[in-house]
Amino acid sequence: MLELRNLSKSYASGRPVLSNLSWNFKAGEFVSIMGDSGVGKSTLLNLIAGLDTPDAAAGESPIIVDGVPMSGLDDDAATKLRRARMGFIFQAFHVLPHLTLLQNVALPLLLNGLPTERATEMLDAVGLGGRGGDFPHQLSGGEMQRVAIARALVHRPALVLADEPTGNLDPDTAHSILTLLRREIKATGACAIMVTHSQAAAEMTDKVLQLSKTGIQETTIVNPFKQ
Ligand SMILES: Nc1ncnc2c1ncn2[C@@H]1O[C@H](COP(=O)(O)OP(=O)(O)OP(=O)(O)O)[C@@H](O)[C@H]1O
Repeated sequence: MLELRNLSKSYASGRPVLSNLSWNFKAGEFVSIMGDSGVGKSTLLNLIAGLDTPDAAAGESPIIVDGVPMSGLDDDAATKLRRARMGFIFQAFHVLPHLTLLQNVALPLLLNGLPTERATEMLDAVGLGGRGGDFPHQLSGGEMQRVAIARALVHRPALVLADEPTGNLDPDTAHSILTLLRREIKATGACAIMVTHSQAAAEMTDKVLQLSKTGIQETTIVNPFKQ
């Protein structure tokens, strides 16, 4: 579904952040990415999301979505593909304060020229049925994340990207948010990639990838509290 091939990123001022990363992400998988602070997890998600550009690569595109090499697309085509095929749960894509909850969730449908009925269904699915007319400032942090999840999934994207979606939530709320995210991903067959520092969050995914200076590899979580 998403292929990374020798993906590299260095910033003009400094050392390389990511070097020659390769990985295949499959449809229907819920994957977490863990790793030390500063190792490049958010950079990786930003590159996949198109918020940042990878280092120029000779030959093949370093990011391939649904078989489409992203570097072969012009800006318009790349924007259309992201809008239709991806959903984001990022700080940078906060719930918009001047729109109601229903309008927020309907936004990806409007942008893709799709009927907006599913926005109401998604609000129901995340436990906020009947609150579509409320505005974001009337919500708790956990409820806000529910809206963000509903908006990220409403247009049935093939790829969901989440950067620390439970970072500022208490453990019970975090667990219920991830249960919801998992259920919705499995219902739609999307692939979801979540960056997290939380072991408890990572335990709710199908696969845990460790990003380090030497690259990316699958890892098993050892939970000392479960022994
Ligand atoms: N726009 C930028 N310009 C220069 N350096 C940057 C930029 N963005 C990130 N970096 C550097 O790239 C490295 C990776 O940052 P990134 O935010 O991806 O790490 P991370 O693994 O997500 O860290 P954390 O777990 O602390 O959020 C860091 O050393 C950071 O300082």
